[in-house]
Amino acid sequence: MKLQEKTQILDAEAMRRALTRIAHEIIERNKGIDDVVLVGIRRRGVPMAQRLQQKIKEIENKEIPIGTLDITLYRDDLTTINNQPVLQKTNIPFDIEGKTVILIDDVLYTGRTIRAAMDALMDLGRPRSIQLAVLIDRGHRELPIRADYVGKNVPTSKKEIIECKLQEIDGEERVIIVEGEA
Ligand SMILES: O=P(O)(O)OC[C@H]1O[C@H](OP(=O)(O)OP(=O)(O)O)[C@H](O)[C@@H]1O
Ligand SMILES: O=c1cc[nH]c(=O)[nH]1
Repeated sequence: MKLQEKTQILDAEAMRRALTRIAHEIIERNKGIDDVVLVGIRRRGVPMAQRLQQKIKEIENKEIPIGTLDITLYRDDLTTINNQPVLQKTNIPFDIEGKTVILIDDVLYTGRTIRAAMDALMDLGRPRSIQLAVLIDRGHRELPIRADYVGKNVPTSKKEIIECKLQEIDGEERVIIVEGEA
């Protein structure tokens, strides 16, 4: 399938502002950050978690722990309901019992990755609550999952694909929407 660039949704500045806002929202909603931990979903949720950790540190002068979950979604086609999220690796070197865990990912689509992430967390302990932060919510949920913190809501067609480009992984910083061509 050939992919064609369509529209830029966020540039570097807009991404930076969205993450700054989310950092403030996390602090406000949790009345501080005591007992808050971040868990980034690989790959792009991990640099996002690191950036949020840094922003929260600048505001609250405290460093909150970061863990990572590696979940690979085997999809034949972005429209299929048979996508299989498989947990590959967990790196959460702290106890999540009684903590508020904030899951972080770049794109929220069907919700299957987040469901697998929540299953993995529950296997590790009993968090007090789980919240979800995403840079882009593109709709088309197939499970009753919603994000608590959203950089930008982007209505999409199922044929479209959101690509988040992050400096740490992609060497560039922007979010684009591309359309699959037959
Ligand atoms: O809500 P869902 O339907 O589960 O889709 C969202 C997931 O899809 C993307 O990962 P993808 O599997 O495309 O791999 P990537 O992280 O390498 O981009 C994205 O990073 C999310 O983790
Ligand atoms: O459009 C999409 C859907 C899922 N994951 C992405 O990264 N983009």
